[in-house]
Amino acid sequence: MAQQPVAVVCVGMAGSGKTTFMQRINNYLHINKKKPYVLNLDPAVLNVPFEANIDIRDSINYKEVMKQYNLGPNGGILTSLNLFATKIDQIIGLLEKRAQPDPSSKAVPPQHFLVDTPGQIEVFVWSASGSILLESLASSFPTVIAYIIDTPRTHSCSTFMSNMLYACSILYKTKLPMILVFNKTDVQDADFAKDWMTDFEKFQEALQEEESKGVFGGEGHGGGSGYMSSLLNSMSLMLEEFYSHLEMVGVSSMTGEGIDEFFDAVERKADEFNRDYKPELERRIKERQQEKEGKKHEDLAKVMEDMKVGEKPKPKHKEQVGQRQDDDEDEEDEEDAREADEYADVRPDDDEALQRRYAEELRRQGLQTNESDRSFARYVAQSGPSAPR
Ligand SMILES: Nc1nc2c(ncn2[C@@H]2O[C@H](COP(=O)(O)OP(=O)(O)OP(=O)(O)O)[C@@H](O)[C@H]2O)c(=O)[nH]1
Repeated sequence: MAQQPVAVVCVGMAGSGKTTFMQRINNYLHINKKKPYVLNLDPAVLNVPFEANIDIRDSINYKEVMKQYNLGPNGGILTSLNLFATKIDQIIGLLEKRAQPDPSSKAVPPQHFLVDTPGQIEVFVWSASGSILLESLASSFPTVIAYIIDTPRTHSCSTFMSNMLYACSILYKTKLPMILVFNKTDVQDADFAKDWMTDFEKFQEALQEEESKGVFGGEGHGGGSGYMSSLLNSMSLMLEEFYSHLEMVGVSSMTGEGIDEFFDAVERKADEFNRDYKPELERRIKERQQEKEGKKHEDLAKVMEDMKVGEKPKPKHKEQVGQRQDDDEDEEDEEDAREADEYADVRPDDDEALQRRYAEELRRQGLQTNESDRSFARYVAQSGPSAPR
């Protein structure tokens, strides 16, 4: 069986070097004749130094979203992601198509989907649309999170620990295999991080050293308190188990150092995804479908009960109208029937109805701008809300 492409989703704090890293791995794959398929999910980025095959900016105009909905920068990014998430079926369909060999051309299907995300991590990782995008991706392809860390800025014990806790929260939220990418190793070697992650005592030593030198907190903040260092000590003990589930690599997006190791780690994590994560993900999806199915039956039962189906057959609405005298009652009945009809249409699949509304809103506002991937834009513009997967 042909190997499925691996989706590598890059997340990282603003300034960690995420975009430079994306550019570097994209370049690396091109040089090694493994042309990737690239997705940009950052609606607010002005320039991307690589060519994105699917670019959120092609279908969503972030500035227009901010203006129309009267939002600030983060709200604008979030709403843009929400609007984009309504197209996830088409995007996954497109990726699945790209993953298949094309008999009409000699082009080899990509082995990697590279995904760039907004620098505001929380907007992506903690939003419903971020979850939808990640989960949809993971239900079709092995998906790995690459968490980019600014190594020189993580050299002190407290910033290192803050970063690890953040990584921990992303891991628990996404439930996907993760690689910690210590970037900018041309400026600061990442060996210290490897030591701290594998040897608790080394972290303690560093902590004591920082305290004795009065540079606790790093970057000349100095001071700190006994309370902080004992907290960090306990944290590092607690995180031992968490570290054992992670891959860490040191890279320099500037020089290209460590990129080979990064792709080795991606391969290992993709295997882990297929072995451990996929069954769990499938179980969760099945559970949710069953829940949804149960709710649908419950709703249907309620509607039936409201309509008193199962007692004696109710006369048809028109006949009722003919039999009744009171005009007001007639109107009320008509209204009820209309509502019941609408209800029957909408309830069976709330998501689809929501998608339809989003899609209509998008079309109404003409939020269709640049065209870096014409095929995708055309696909999105032409397809209805229930386009084939
Ligand atoms: N020395 C060095 N600098 C780097 C490296 N990677 C990125 N940088 C620099 O770090 C700064 C931020 O890099 P970006 O790639 O824009 O970071 P980002 O995380 O995408 O930032 P946002 O776009 O704000 O989310 C830039 O000045 C880069 O030149 C690296 O490996 N080494």
